[in-house]
Amino acid sequence: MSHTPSTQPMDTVFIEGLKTQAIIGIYDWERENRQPLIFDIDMDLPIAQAAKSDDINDTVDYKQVSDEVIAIVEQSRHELLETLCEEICQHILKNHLAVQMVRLKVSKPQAVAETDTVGLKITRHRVL
Ligand SMILES: Nc1nc2c(c(=O)[nH]1)N=C([C@H](O)[C@@H](O)CO)CN2
Repeated sequence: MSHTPSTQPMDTVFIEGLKTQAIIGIYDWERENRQPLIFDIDMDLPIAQAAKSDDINDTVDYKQVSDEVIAIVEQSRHELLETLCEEICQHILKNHLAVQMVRLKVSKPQAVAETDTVGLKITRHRVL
């Protein structure tokens, strides 16, 4: 018997250029001074229900997620971007149940003087 899975098209709510300040890094100067981090975040979810209802509760609120990310980053004191990015992705998936996948990019523009910026990109899926 063939079974057709019910798939909804996946859409993306995004946050681009979210500017924060954090204590982050492995060097002494980074443990003593906050430095800028800039986040781009894609959150994949179907938006069909929200498009019908016109209700913010049927989608993910990019303003709410932006505020939550700023709060996490500003209270964090990790050494690695890896640790901070994992924490943020897990927070989004745990607290915003409509989100099926998060793609997160963080830029750390003051980390390596010879570059425009360096950073990390990670992708995390909801585990069923
Ligand atoms: N993969 C990573 N490499 C590096 C990190 C990091 O968080 N992840 N951090 C540093 C230093 O803190 C750097 O940003 C200071 O220049 C080096 N490499």
